[in-house]
Amino acid sequence: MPVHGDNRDTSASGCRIWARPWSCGHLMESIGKMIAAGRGQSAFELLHASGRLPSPKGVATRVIRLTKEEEVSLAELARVIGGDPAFVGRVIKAANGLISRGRRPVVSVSEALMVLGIPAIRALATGFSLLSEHRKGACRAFDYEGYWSHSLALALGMQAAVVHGRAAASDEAFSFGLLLRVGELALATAYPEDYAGVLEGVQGGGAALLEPECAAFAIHHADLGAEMLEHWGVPKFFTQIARHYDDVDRPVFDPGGRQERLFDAMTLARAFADFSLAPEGERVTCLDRMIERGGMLGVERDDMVAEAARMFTLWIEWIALLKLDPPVSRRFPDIDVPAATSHERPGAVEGVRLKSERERERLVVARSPDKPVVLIVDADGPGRRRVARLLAGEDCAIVETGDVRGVLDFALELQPHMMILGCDDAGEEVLEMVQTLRRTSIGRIMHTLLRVRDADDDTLVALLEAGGDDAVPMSCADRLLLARLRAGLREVRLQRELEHDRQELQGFAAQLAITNRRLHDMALTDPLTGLRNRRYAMDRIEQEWAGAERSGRPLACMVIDLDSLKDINDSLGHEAGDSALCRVAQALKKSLRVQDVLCRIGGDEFLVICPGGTLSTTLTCAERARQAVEEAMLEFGGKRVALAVSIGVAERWPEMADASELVKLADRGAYLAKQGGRNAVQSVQKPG
Ligand SMILES: Nc1nc2c(ncn2[C@@H]2O[C@H](COP(=O)(O)OP(=O)(O)OP(=O)(O)O)[C@@H](O)[C@H]2O)c(=O)[nH]1
Repeated sequence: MPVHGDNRDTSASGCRIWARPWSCGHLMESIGKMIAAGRGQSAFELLHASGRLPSPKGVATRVIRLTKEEEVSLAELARVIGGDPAFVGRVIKAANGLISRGRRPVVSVSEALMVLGIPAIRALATGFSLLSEHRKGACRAFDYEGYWSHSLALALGMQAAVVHGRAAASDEAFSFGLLLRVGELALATAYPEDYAGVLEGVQGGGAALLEPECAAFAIHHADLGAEMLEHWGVPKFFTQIARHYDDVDRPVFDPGGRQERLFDAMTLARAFADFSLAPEGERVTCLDRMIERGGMLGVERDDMVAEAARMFTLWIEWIALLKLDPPVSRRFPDIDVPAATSHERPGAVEGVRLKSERERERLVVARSPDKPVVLIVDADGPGRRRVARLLAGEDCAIVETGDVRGVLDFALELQPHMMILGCDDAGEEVLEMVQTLRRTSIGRIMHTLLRVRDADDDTLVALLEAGGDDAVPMSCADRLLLARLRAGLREVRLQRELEHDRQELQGFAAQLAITNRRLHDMALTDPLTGLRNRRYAMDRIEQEWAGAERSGRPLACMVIDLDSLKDINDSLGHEAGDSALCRVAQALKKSLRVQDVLCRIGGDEFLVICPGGTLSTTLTCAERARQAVEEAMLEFGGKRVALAVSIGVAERWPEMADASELVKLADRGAYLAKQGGRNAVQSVQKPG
């Protein structure tokens, strides 16, 4: 169903064209113009081909590939997901957010897969992989931490909001919400410098960015995000809505249709996300906006407030799980939060407890960076206090909970270094929980000590084999229990030191990888003009040659030689000569087609590879390039100097031996142009 109501102009490539009050990188400018002229590929296709867009990595790519196969088995999918312990924890958490209150929590990946379904898993894998890869980045004005915290709130908001309008399934809505703003991340990733310039020049972000983004990059974040989502297999139904994320007014949809309801759900989710990231003093106003948005979906005020409180708690849990730390208060506004009532409709997000203020405070204390965090879990209060008393003299932060059934969620959220779990027996549920915990990244390094009421040797062995680090009968004497707790803490400290070293090494490896990439890039780039260099040009023309041979598509090239550079050097100095080379590179870039590849292959020599170009089209392009240089003029030291180039053009013919023969032919054309008096285009071939 097409979305109506968008009265901005749309170019042939799908990009909306705006007035252009902005000036950014010249390459972007050139791309923008090409697209506006409807000559090239879309800006998304170009960016995608450049490899600069964020894309899922590692396990996520395998999950995405598998979920695209028709015959994928859940067991196979679970096995692949199990390879990434961090993802395991997140999948289980996402599934637990969806199951009904009173049901046994999801504790295994296979169960989580059944609850979430394949499309949601695919989008979750994409979202979490991007999060892992792009927690930080090179764009100085982009708030990566804030972006992900806001996106998580959007995910939770979407998950809850779609239930009211019955616009979509909650599981898909969560994953979609997580990726709703991916276009912004993409621009920050692909153009860190230029995008920082755009962000710093615009107040307020959001809709205010659309116009300058379009002018600078030929596409804005809303359209780019939607294209990326489509590329990752997110249904069009969602991606159409993503295009309207920043629209202040509701676009015209079919009245009462699903698309309209999904749009309203998105605006409610956005109001919640803005509320979550707002400074504490502005939260009440933001909450009013949520209530207003909820009203559009028929949600009563009290229900909306209760739902906001519940989602906010979930959000705090998620940001803790993902180790995000947005600089905002974790306090819900001091207003009466009604007891959860009618918002618990069938299918609504349920099964999550609201934590008391005290419990929240304890979490904050527990996250002190210096002390290991010990979680004591036992339904029996005196039993919990006994362990806490024994640990009182140890250097650790203690958190207690009596909620044994919710311990998995709680542990994933709190991420303690040590967990002491008291239980009546070592039944299947306890064993399964210990095993699941062990499969998560957090559980793998957590020291678990299990205290069991009626424990014989077989019970203790079963607990240790399930993955517990230590197991003792409840009747164990204080002296022995304390010795075991201390031994556990010693191991935890060692683990933390190792983890610290590992993180340092990882950081070092990441830095090395970045340096390597930069070096590789530098090896292929001409430092003066920023164009690709001779080495790149020769590799690239070989590739294009092979492609043309396979496909039968035409291929042409131009050799461009700057006229009289020596004279400029001699009369105005070498610096002026350098400026002349840069000016010519700029003018050429602007005049060439998007698919043409411009490289500097010698002192004053450029090569343009023209995939799909015939002799006659390339002669036309070359003439345009020649004129562009002629009009460019060099301004140096108060003087204006005319510039000119001699261009030779050649087309690949089947009888040619290889790419170097093509370049030689173009070179001979350039020589002819020089002989004829310079500032001309020539070819030794004749157009057919
Ligand atoms: N400023 C500057 N000059 C360069 C660079 N690379 C090569 N040159 C100079 O470019 C000049 C090229 O000289 P020629 O091959 O005679 O070419 P030309 O002066 O452009 O004359 P025609 O090509 O015949 O029009 C030489 O003087 C080189 O020193 C560079 O990176 N910067």
